[in-house]
Parts: sequence; structure tokens; C-alpha cells
Amino acid sequence: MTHLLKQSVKLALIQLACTADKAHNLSHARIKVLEATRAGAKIVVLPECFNSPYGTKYFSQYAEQLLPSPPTEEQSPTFHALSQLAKEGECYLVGGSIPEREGSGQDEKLYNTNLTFGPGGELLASHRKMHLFDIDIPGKIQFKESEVLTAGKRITMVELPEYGKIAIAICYDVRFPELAMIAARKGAFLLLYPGAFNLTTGELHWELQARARAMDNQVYVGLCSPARDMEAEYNAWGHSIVVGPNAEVLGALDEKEGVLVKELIKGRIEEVRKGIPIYTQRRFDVYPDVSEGL
Ligand SMILES: NC(=O)CCC(=O)C(=O)O
Repeated sequence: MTHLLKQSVKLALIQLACTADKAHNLSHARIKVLEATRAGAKIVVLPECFNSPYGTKYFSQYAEQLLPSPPTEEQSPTFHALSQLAKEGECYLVGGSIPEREGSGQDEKLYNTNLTFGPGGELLASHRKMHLFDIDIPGKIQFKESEVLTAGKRITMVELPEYGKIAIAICYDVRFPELAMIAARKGAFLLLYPGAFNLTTGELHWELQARARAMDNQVYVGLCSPARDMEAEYNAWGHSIVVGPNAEVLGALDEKEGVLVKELIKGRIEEVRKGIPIYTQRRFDVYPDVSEGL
């Protein structure tokens, strides 16, 4: 029997204490990633906007140029730091996200972009957040990424030769089940979302979204947040979480900085799908398969 996850693997989520000092964030991320790889993690994830404050007024200030790829050290210090770190830790490094600048002047565009590197330091994928975080809950939170950011247009999947396919999206992207379903139907064993939910929606929806995406698709899901900083303008929810294919919480952090390492088990997805066979019971004769044609 072929398995979606070819061999068991340890996944680490780094719930980083992010500051306004990019150089500090990069060196601190290195310490935490290497802590995770020493614990045996082979897939390591950083949070959304892990090397800058999260806020529309900061994106331009912290943005780096990623194209043409590879960028120079000056264009993107983060690209080079992450590439080097993946190599040093001999891991797949899902580098959270950073603000990306493309073009200049009138043509300038900013994106919220993930870079994912392989153990040789090679860039494997780049995901631009597809669904921008525009919400308005009166008296609680207003946020409008689309004031400054442009949305990405591509679903991102990466083949890890030893393990299988993973899918990467960013934070608010998790609220769109179509994205997760397309990735799962295309063979992903793991959906990863660097994210930074807030104190209003975090409690109600963060764990629920992670478990829902896992339950609907019978795959592993990981959501990786920055640590909460009550001095910052945006207070991240924290609670980075790993969920198994039966929607079971395999592990979760509180709001403080931490490293969560969990083993994903070969054969578990197939076991869950055999027990509750929704994966093969869908009625694509009645409603469309969202992954069809993509
Ligand atoms: N950074 C984000 O996309 C935040 C998403 C969020 O908080 C939500 O409730 O969704």
C-alpha cells in the first residue's frame, strides 16, 4: 500500500517572540529552529511576519525584494538567512512569512509571502497570501491588509522527496476550506499555515479552523503563531497547534514563546480514511470537485 506520508516525521512549530528588530528576529529564529532540529524535527515552521511587527503600516518598511530569484543579500537578508538555516539544521524550513516588495514607484506591489527551503538550502516554494485579512468587527478589531497588500494567485504545494506532499498557505487562508480541499485531493498529507490570529477571533476560531480543515480532509494540519506580545500594537493569539487526520489535537502551546514538536505517523491518514471513508464517498456526480481542472 502506498502512503501519503512515506515515513513518519517530526514536525516543529516555532512560536517565536517577534520584535521590531529584524536582525534580532533572524538570529533568535536561528536559535529556536536549531533547538527544534536537535529534538529531531525535519519539518520546521516559523510564524507569519516572523521578522517584523504585524500591521499595515509596517509592511512597506520591512519589505524585501525576492524576485528575480535568488535575490542578493541586500535585496533580501531573510532569504539568505533562511536558506542558510535550512542547510545548517538539515531540515525543510517553512519560513513563516515576510512582507515582499515587487516593482517600484507606481508599479510597486507588496505581498505577504512565505519562502520554503529544503535541507540543501534550496528554495522549494514561495506562497503569496491568497486571501487578505480584511475584517471589521465593531468595537473589537478592524484590519485591512488590502489597503497595502496585493493577494497572491497560486495554491502552493511542495514535494518533500522523503515524506510526500505538503501544502502551505498563510493565516486568513485557513478560513477558505476550498484551498485545503484542493491540496488534500492533490495528495498533500500536511497543511501548514503560518498565522497570527488575534485576541477576538483566536479563542473562537483558531483551534476550530485547524481541526475543521483536518477533519474535512483527513490530513495533518499545523498552525504556527508568533508568541503574544501585549506591548505590540497587534496582539497575536499564540496557541500554535498540530492536529491529526481524525481532527485530534496532537499538541498545542499557550500564548508564550515555545517550540512544539510532534511526530506525524506513516499510515495514520489511511487508517482514519478507512474507518470513516468520506474521502471516497463524496458525490462528485451531484456537486463539483473543487480540485478538478487545477
Ligand atoms: N493574519 C491574519 O490573517 C489574521 C487572521 C485572523 O485573525 C482571523 O480571524 O482570520
